[in-house]
Amino acid sequence: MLTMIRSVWLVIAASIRVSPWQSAVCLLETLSNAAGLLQPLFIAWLITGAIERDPALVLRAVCCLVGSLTVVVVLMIIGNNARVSQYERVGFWFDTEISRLTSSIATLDHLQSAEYQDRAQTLRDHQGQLGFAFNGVLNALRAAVTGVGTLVLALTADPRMLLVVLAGLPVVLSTRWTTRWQTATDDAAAQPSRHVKHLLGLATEPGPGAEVRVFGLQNWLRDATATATRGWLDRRVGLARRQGLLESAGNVIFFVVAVIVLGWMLIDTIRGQVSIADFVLAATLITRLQMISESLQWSIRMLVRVSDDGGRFLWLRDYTAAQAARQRGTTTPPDRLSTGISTVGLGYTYPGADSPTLTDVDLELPAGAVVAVVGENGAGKSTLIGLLTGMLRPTTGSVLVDGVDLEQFDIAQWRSRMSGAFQDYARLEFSAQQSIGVGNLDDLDDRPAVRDALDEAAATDVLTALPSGLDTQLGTTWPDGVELSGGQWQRLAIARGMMRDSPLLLVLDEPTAALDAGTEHALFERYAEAARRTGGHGGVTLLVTHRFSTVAAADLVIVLRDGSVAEIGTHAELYSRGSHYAELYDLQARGYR
Ligand SMILES: Nc1ncnc2c1ncn2[C@@H]1O[C@H](COP(=O)(O)OP(=O)(O)OP(=O)(O)O)[C@@H](O)[C@H]1O
Repeated sequence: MLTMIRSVWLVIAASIRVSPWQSAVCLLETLSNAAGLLQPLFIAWLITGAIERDPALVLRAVCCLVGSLTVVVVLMIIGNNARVSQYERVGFWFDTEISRLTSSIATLDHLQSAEYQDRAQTLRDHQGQLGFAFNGVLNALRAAVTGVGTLVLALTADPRMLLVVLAGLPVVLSTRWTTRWQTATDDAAAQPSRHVKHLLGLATEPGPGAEVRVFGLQNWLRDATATATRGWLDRRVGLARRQGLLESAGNVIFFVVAVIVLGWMLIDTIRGQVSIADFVLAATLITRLQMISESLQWSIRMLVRVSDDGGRFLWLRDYTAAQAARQRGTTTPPDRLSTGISTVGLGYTYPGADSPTLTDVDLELPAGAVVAVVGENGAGKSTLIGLLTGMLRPTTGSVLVDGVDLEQFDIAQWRSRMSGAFQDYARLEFSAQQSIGVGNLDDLDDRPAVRDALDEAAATDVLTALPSGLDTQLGTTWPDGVELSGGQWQRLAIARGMMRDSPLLLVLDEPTAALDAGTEHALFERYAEAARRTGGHGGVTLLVTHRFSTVAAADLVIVLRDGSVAEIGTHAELYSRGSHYAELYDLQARGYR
């Protein structure tokens, strides 16, 4: 109940924030219904006036009917138009808020959690309904006003009408259960629906297209999608059937009681114990009660929906606030590093995982050093990078920057003092200038800065191939957008990482994975240059790579194995030990010979 009240208030507050005036105009449509509430009474007056040949009563009835009809129509026209545009605006407000909240979480741990993903998926699936929720709240208000008004009118017409009202209650009250079943079905559908989206993506997106065709997976994917869809569709169909049965049973009860009461009143009218006007009023009100019962059912369904969807939004808001509260650091990172970055007993367990991915990692990354991190697939390299950049929060131990715990730094300021190119780089479909310039928003439109960054990333030739140079629109989602190869996109991402001048931490996480040998060679030379520049103010350059030719040039090599530091030292030291590192190095050197 509390969630429902919070959700309804959330929707109303959002509407008022979007436009107080329009929100007020929307209320007019609700008021129009109140204006129409007394129409059955005016009809009863009209009939009484006609029977009793009372022109004054007939005139009053006609004036009231015409007046109320005019008010209803005018308010409805104004209110309806306002409602349509208002719910679109409120919906847009929620869309932007959800994007803002989701991206405002400073770390990425939550994205590794299946529970978060399921909740976020349900919220995204129902995102559009939050705008419609404002409409739902107004409809519920209208149903409540009309319901109470009609109830009072019905009881004043004849006390037996109470029986009809009571007969309508079961179907109205059952709506609360059926909507709860609906919510449970929606929640249960979150994970299968994510799975179905993944399967549909495999079948329709260009990335996996070649594998799907080479391995002839089309039919297999279609069957898998059908099976996954059926899993939750069956639940939905079953739910609709149960809902239909309950509603039909409730409607039959209402109909039977209404017929009995009307028949009873008709007999009394024939006997002269009930006036014709009261009989007509009761008959009109029974039809209206039937309508109100339906709109109350709809409103309860809507309010539960508002409560569920609003509840999910409030959950995201609370979750974001809780995450923000955990980021209590206020310390400003130093302008330059004097000792470097270190880790003490660092460990990390992914949400929902049984065992830790990293354990007891103790490292000293000296200021100004170029540090290479190597290790086999799954050794924990990206996880370590996540912890050092503050994207993941350590489960145990800590990361220290010049001896100060990373947690104590203002996370936004720390982020502004680092840069890098990441394994999962973004394909930013902007102009080439912006796609690179966002690496340092202050220089977004600075052409020389972007050209320098391209040069440092050895990516100037990517620019030469673009028809309008830096002004070229990238990406096929645009009519004249130019599509790049995987390697070209990655080189733009590296250029983006070179936009900041003096990062304290420069991360290059497998930046050469999609690059050819010539580009790789050119790039390594630039890296050394960038590292010297970063090193000038004590910045640490962290390079994750599988290519040992780069590793040899690093000041320090960290070998990770099964989530722990297996070896650490310079290339020469590690190689002379003839251990795991030397084995891997020789293996790769032989491959290149
Ligand atoms: N979201 C996650 N949930 C649970 N386990 C995860 C998650 N992400 C990664 N892991 C596990 O953590 C381990 C280390 O992964 P990580 O990506 O850090 O390795 P890596 O050394 O960077 O590998 P690669 O060289 O293949 O990129 C892997 O065994 C992986 O299964």
